[in-house]
Amino acid sequence: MRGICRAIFLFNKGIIDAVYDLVPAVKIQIAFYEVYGAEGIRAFFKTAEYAKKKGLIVIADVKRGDIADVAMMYSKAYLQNEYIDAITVNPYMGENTILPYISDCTKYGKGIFILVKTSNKGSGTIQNIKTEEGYFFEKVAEMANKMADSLIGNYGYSSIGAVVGATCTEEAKILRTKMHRSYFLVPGYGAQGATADDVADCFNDDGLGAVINSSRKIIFAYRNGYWKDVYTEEEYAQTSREEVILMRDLINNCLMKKRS
Ligand SMILES: O=C(O)c1cc(=O)[nH]c(=O)n1[C@@H]1O[C@H](COP(=O)(O)O)[C@@H](O)[C@H]1O
Repeated sequence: MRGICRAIFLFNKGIIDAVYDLVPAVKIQIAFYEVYGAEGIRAFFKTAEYAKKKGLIVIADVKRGDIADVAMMYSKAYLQNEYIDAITVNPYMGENTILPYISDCTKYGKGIFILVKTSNKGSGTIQNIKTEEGYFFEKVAEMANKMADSLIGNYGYSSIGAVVGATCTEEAKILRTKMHRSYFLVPGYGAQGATADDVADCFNDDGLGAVINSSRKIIFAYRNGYWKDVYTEEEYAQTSREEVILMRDLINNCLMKKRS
């Protein structure tokens, strides 16, 4: 187990070294580390530490959601960790279960991203239930917005952000008009099919307000048909860098097109 986890950390380190000057943040998904037990968790926090020391914002994708007393412990484990800047939070259990995280965001200068409209195909089953006051996800956005307003920083953005799937273009448009001061964490780009055009409406008119997430498309770029002919497996990190540059340029082009 130790060998696997060391290999995972070295793989991550290679990618971080190759892209840290291009991207603002990394998001580390806890399930892929939990599966290796204690050694896996060690690799998770080592990766967080390495990324943080490289100057990146570190988002722990832990999707926590439980009663408030338990949330306090989750918050202690992640938001009180010096190498983690923000976590993903599941709002299904209601407002008071999110408050412990907000308290730590205030105390420790951290952030959370509340799942509002997720990228997965089945997300509409619950999130798009129509109520008399709009869709269910709009109610979640309203709750998240209220919390976001209590934690606005120097540049007008809140430490309380929202997860909005890149695959949910119509919902993203609605949410962007309602949640001006929240950063959107936008997964679904790349491997889940969303394109640069799809994410353009997740940004505010100032060109800010969204962090676009692409995981498999970047870290496994070396397996992608196009790059396979250009780089070897050993050059996986360089391939990830190329893919990041491509992603950045495509998104910037779309944003410029939208502005003109
Ligand atoms: O909270 C998340 O990060 C998340 C929310 C969501 O709606 N959809 C979603 O895919 N994610 C995460 O974002 C990552 C997407 O990975 P790729 O599809 O490989 O880019 C995974 O780690 C998911 O757990």
